[in-house]
Amino acid sequence: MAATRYPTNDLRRQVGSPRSKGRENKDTLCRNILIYGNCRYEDQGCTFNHDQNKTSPQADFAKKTFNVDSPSFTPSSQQPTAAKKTTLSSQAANAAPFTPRGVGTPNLQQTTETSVFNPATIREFTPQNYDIGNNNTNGVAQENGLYNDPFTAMGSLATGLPPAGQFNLYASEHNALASSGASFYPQHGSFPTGPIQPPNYHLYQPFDTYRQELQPWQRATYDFFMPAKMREELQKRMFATQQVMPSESLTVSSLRRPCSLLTPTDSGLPQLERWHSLFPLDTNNRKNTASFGYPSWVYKAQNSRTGRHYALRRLEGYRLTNEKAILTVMKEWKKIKNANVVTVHEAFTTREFGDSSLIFAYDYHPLSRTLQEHHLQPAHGNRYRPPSTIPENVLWGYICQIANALKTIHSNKLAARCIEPSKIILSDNHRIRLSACSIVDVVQFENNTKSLHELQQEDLVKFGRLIVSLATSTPIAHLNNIPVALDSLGAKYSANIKDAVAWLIAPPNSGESKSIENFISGIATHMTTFFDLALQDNDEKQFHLARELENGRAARIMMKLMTILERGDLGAVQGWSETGDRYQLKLFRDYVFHRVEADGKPNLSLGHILSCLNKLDAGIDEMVVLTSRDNETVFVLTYRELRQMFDRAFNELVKHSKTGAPGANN
Ligand SMILES: Nc1ncnc2c1ncn2[C@@H]1O[C@H](COP(=O)(O)OP(=O)(O)OP(=O)(O)O)[C@@H](O)[C@H]1O
Repeated sequence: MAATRYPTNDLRRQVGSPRSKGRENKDTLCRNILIYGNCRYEDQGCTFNHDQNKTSPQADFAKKTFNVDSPSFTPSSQQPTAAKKTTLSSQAANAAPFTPRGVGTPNLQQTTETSVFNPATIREFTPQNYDIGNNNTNGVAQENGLYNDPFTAMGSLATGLPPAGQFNLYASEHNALASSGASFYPQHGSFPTGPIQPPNYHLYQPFDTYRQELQPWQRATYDFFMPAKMREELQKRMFATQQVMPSESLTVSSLRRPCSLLTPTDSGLPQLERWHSLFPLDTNNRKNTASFGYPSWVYKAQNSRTGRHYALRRLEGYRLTNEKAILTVMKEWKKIKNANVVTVHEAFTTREFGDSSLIFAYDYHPLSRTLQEHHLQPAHGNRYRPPSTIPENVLWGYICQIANALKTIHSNKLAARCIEPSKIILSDNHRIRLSACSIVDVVQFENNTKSLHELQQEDLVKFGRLIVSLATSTPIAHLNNIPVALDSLGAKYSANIKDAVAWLIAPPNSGESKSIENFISGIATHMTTFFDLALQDNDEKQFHLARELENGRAARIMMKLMTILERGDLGAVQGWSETGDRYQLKLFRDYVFHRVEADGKPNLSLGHILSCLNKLDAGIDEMVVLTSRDNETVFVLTYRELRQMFDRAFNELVKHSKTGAPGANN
């Protein structure tokens, strides 16, 4: 075993701040400066040199072999103790001469001019041929090829990436980097507190650093996770997706809408041929035929083949006379992929509801509401309180989104035909989608007398009327006098909105052709503003996604660790998890999760937990000191060794398991 065992007293002599060994260290550059960029013991008696300009690290360190007395070898959490003679661990005695990485090489010791940013000097990153399968990552062997961890496989890129001369973020050999990519990085002096670049990508690398230096009461747990509001939103949507009828709730899911919210009509929904778990989404029982000429109902349902959730819109009492209607219309509409149009997947007829119904399957957008429900119903259900006015920027957002939807629809030689507040759904952040496209095309397949051009012109007028309806908080059916309504817009909104809407509604001048492209050119400024906001929103989500990626990685390694620890017997080995390599893993668990302060109080630093787990995941060469609970046994070993133990133990479990490696069968 690679670990070294020695009496606890010897360990204590090595911890705490560095001690003077009775000789002058002032000329020797402190290793903490080299490695971390700063030394936390500088003001606490560290006798090494903290001024990089004072010495040549290259000359100084090249002479030395790895020495346990060097400051970086000192675990920071322990207290200094009186000087005693040091005993080297067996590993340290055999250690190769220490050559500082990335520093002290001629290239990094360059003058300030070379570190000035100059795009001309930046060489392009060109990935070379690398073979994921042929390398071990950081010495972490995949024994017997039993469990091939994708993260580990990624890590093997490190050894296969290009040699000097290319900028290589993942290179494990930083000397090569220093010579090839030095001009990327300013001298250390300009990073007084930062780490030596480039960072080891295996470690936890959030976009922002953790605020580990803060006091416990100043630390925010949410610094490590997505914002609470976003999490809550996503969770609510997941709950909504999982909602089932009370009769199914016992067998299908434990997540459901409170029974008090279910109306008497909720019960008795059929199972369709390829759809199950139907759940009604309509918020009222009104049979409204205004939109399609038939009453329509919307259900959330799960597809038996894919397991995905869809929104099924049912036209009650529709009798299909021409099969071609569905085939022809669906073929065209399935091509429409637009962020502001709900994608339609298929249409079919059924008699399962006790009548002949026509069903359209759309993408399901959990917890969306129609613009009618959101903007045109009396506030808080109070019929005497009018709905609140939509702010101008929100209204422009709607205009830009509908214009975007119509642009795609019209350029695919189709017309939306159903642009009304009750058929546009709204999800978070004022995101809207046309939710009932293709239905009118099927229903009026045989008796449509209008040309495509006419239908597209009608789309523009309906678009204009929709905006007037939203801006004046008047349902479309009550918009009897459009010029008066348009005039009233001036009181609440800028002239731009009024002009845009008037253009949509007015008939085209003779000889002029009105198109959605013309309209988009007219509102280009607002389109760019909207585009910018969308990009910003995207950036923010990317930021949170990256953080969750790291959290997912930590969760993964923790799950594997938990399958090993406290397991008891395995095969013929009694107390398996307490013996052999597993014992060190158990002590590692204590070191990560059960840390205590000097006074015995629990230390709950999430930063410590995450960084330890990621170091284990990466299997890096950093040393870690593990002490048994009775302080009788101490192991000094690297994360790389720990990772090997971890893999050995996990692979042993996999060998004994019936199901094989996790993920292999689900
Ligand atoms: N694709 C979808 N994903 C999720 N929810 C949807 C989807 N399409 C519609 N809904 C929701 O279904 C509910 C009913 O929609 P519907 O279009 O029937 O509105 P409505 O106000 O009942 O209209 P009508 O009076 O014409 O029936 C609405 O709350 C709407 O948000």
